Order: sequence, then C-alpha cells, then structure tokens
Amino acid sequence: MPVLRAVDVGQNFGSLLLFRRMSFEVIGGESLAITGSNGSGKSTLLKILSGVMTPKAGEVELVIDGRTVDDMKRPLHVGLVAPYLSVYDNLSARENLEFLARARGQSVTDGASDTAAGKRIASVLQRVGLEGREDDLVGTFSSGMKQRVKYAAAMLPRPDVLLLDEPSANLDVEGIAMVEEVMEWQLEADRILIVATNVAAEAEECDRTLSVESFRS
Ligand SMILES: Nc1ncnc2c1ncn2[C@@H]1O[C@H](COP(=O)(O)OP(=O)(O)OP(=O)(O)O)[C@@H](O)[C@H]1O
Repeated sequence: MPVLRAVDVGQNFGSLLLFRRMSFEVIGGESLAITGSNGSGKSTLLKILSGVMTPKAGEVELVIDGRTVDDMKRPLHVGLVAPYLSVYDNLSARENLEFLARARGQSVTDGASDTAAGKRIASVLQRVGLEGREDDLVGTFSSGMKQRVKYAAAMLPRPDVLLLDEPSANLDVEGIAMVEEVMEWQLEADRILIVATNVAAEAEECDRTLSVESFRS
C-alpha cells in the first residue's frame, strides 16, 4: 500500500511566502482535498508532491509496500491532471497514450495483436468515455474531450498517487460524472487521491481537507 508523506514542507517565490512547515500523510485508499483561494499555492503544492518541483524546505516521501521511492523516480508513480498540462493535438487519443507507454519502455503492439500495454490503453480510453473516438485527432476534440484524454493519460500507468488540479474544469455534467468514476477507481484500488479545488462540493467528497492558507504564518 502506498503512503505519501510531506514533512515540514515550505515554499516561497522570493518574498512571496506560500506555505511553511506543512506536514501530512495520506495512505492508499484515502482522499485529501487541498483548498485555498486563487494564488494561494495549491498547484505549487501538487507540483511538489508529484516530484516535478523541489520545495525550498522540508521533504516529500513516497513509500510503496515499505520501500521509499527514490525522489527522481517519484513522477513515475504519480498521475497528474492539471489545466497547464497539454496533450498532442496532432496525434489521436490512442497515439497520445501509446507515446506515453513507449516513453516508459512498453511496446503497445506485438505484430498484429495488442500487448498488455496496448490493451490497457484501449481500456482506459473506454473508461473515460472516448470509445469510438480513439483514432480521431485530439486537435478535433472539444476542451472537455481533451480533458478526458488527460484523465486517460494519468490513469494509464495505474498511478499509486493521483493528483487532480481543478478536476471539473471544462467538463459538462457527464464529464464530472467521469471524474467521479476515476476518483472511485483510484480509491477502490487502495491508491492515493489528492484533489486541489476551490469547489466546496468537490472538497466535501474527499475524506479530509487541508487548507494551504493555514500554513502561511
Ligand atoms: N515558478 C514560479 N515563480 C514565481 N512565482 C510563482 C511560480 N509558480 C507560482 N508562482 C506564484 O505562486 C502563487 C501560487 O500559485 P499557484 O498556481 O500555486 O496557486 P493556486 O492556489 O493553484 O491558484 P489558482 O487557484 O488560481 O489556480 C501565485 O502568486 C503564483 O504567481
């Protein structure tokens, strides 16, 4: 079971203090909402948790089945969906995911048949509601459909930690239902879910809430 731990984490950009001495732990099967007003540091905290940004103070540790994951390898265990991440418009939905799988050293076809990775791609695309559109260019998709491709990409490697930044941005009622399904999918597998949001209803769906602003002073 994964455990994600933040120990005395602090971040500032020059004189702009976002948070300091932030400590918390999330275990597999648990969900945590990160709240705070615009510009309070929610996205920054998700970047730190994912391992793509090093905090100015403190540390983040991911432990899987009792073993600490090397900081450099943490991003391989994390799925991140965020408004600032984009997908390739000139590739189809399937090709976007195949590209990610190959980057992880997985082959997606074996001659004429799909490998396990190829089958996983088909299954996540179906699960996010893109069945029938897999081979269309992402450039022709609506913003909500592109958002679904981002969810499929994040779920592809069965991430131990799923980080969602403003999960319902650009989504209609059906899309929001898809997000809820993805969240359940993550928690049922006893993995970690962390959601950065300003939407009260989204935060309420999580087991716990942590306000970045409460770590500012
Ligand atoms: N790389 C950076 N260099 C300098 N300042 C930064 C950097 N990244 C973020 N900031 C600043 O840090 C503050 C927090 O930004 P962040 O995006 O984490 O907030 P947020 O809570 O996610 O906001 P929102 O709710 O609007 O998405 C902002 O004032 C932002 O301008």
